[in-house]
Amino acid sequence: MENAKTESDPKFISIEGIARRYPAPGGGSTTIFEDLWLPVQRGEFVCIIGHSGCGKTSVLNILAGLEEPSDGVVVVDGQAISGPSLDRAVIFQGHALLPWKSVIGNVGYAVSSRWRKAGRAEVEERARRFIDLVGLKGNELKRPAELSGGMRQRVGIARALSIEPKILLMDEPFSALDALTRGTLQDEVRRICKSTGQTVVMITHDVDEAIYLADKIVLMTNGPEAMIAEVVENPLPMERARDSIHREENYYAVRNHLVDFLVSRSRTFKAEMPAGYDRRHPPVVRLGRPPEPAPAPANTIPFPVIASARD
Ligand SMILES: Nc1ncnc2c1ncn2[C@@H]1O[C@H](COP(=O)(O)OP(=O)(O)OP(=O)(O)O)[C@@H](O)[C@H]1O
Repeated sequence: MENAKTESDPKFISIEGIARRYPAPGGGSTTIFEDLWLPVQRGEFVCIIGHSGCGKTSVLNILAGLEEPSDGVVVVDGQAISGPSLDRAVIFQGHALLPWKSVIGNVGYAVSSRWRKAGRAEVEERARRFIDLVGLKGNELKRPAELSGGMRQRVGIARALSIEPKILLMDEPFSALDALTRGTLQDEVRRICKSTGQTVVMITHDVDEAIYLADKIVLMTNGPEAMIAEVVENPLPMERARDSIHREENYYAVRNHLVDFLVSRSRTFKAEMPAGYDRRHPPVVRLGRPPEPAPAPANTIPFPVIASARD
């Protein structure tokens, strides 16, 4: 029941020139976004940030195979996406659980859809393993109506992870939760994804959530005709803890960079496009100290280094 995971693959997911257009009310069409290009490495945790309406959910739905792009293609592990697949699990904001099934029934249903020949005991053992993993041990027989919102979201996470998807897709999965539950679930998702080498694409509006979870943060300009402005490499160490993350070197540099983008550059980016900007290779921003630092005052703020995605 295990999928073999192989070593580094810089284009495990390859978004190649996708566009999304809808018919406009008075005729013609509205372009939500156009010509998006993005590679995602195997095992990478990528967050997409942008203002409401720039097309983040549409991008995720295209990755899930739930929507077709108006143009372009997405290739996953060498194969173009042509529809939904159990290789790509989606966790939505709502929980989308089967209300008549118990926790173990919901997770087990996904497991048996994935491994149709698996016996009942094997399915149950696997379902229990993932229920434990998300901290729901003891709640196996409860139905969704008997669970809190946070617990339901845990079931959704257990269900998605139990099928060992090649990609985990998450659309603001924690936004409806209270701050305490959100923090705990972020910790668990990060721990599980990092320990299993899960490739993740997640949408969030929350800058702090992105900094805590992501390896890379994709910044989208405002729609219509949204584009990928840049890809920010998270400069924080892989080992990071939510309660001390603000003390990490570069934490404020990356946070300020993201907030500055959302507050102003997401609007002005197109008018002030950097020279040499290439949609096929959106700029990669590496926040860090200069390579040859002169002895700097103790409070020097790290500055962004912009590199090409081809580096
Ligand atoms: N079926 C549709 N027909 C017409 N327009 C649509 C359709 N679906 C989405 N849109 C439009 O496409 C745009 C992008 O929607 P999408 O949900 O992908 O954005 P988003 O960035 O995820 O927004 P939010 O952050 O608010 O969820 C919106 O302006 C929306 O109105």
